[in-house]
Amino acid sequence: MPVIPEPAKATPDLHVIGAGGHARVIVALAQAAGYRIAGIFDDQPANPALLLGHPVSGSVRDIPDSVDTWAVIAIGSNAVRERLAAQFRQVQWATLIHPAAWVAPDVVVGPGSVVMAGAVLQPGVRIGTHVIVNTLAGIDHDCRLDDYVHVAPGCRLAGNVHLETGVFAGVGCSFIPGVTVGPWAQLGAGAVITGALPGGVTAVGIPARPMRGR
Ligand SMILES: CC(=O)SCCNC(=O)CCNC(=O)[C@H](O)C(C)(C)COP(=O)(O)OP(=O)(O)OC[C@H]1O[C@@H](n2cnc3c(N)ncnc32)[C@H](O)[C@@H]1OP(=O)(O)O
Repeated sequence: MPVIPEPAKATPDLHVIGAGGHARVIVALAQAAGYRIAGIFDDQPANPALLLGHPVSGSVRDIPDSVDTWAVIAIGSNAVRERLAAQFRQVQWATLIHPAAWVAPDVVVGPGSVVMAGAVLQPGVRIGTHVIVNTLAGIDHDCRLDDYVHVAPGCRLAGNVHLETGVFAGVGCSFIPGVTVGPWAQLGAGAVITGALPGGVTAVGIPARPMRGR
């Protein structure tokens, strides 16, 4: 089994923060992983309709900040996940791994992080807190994804890639072995990352280059 924080009981009820499209994917993942949904919480739900049968139960402040509360932040924006995580001191952040993901036995996945269906995490991978490894992403041996990273569907990371805090990699990015991307950089869909990129840039293309003025 991968190294993930164990909930106090086998299937704790899960508070889901966020009510958008990403949240629907998280609800489906949580149910597949054996969680029951305690409620969906969003301060400004764009669509107050049911999420896979669950109503939006309230706003984020309605979630009890207690060691008995299990929750996940189901919002795609890395900066918003960071801001919301800082609002709680005691909540237990659930680590969700889809049963149809492959996670090697020694992989470490931090609290609040989610690994979607079809993702593959090979030996030596280290995943921080509140990270999203999205559908069909391939994270090869010894990669490090720091806190609040989002690797979008279909990204392919060769071995020893390091994505620092808050990096966003758009759909289908590819990384050659050993590259490092600095904190809060954004990588456009389909980019091929062949060398180090500094923090804060938005980079696109093959090979990926920072967009002018960004
Ligand atoms: C399950 C999920 O949905 S997870 C979410 C996954 N989301 C993604 O993968 C989104 C990835 N985002 C992108 O690729 C975006 O286009 C970004 C972040 C790179 C740039 O976004 P914006 O700042 O809005 O750029 P904008 O759309 O204005 O385009 C600016 C220019 O960059 C070009 N451009 C935009 N994205 C890319 C890209 N991925 N690769 C190459 N060129 C691009 C545009 O064609 C445009 O060129 P032009 O000035 O010659 O017309």
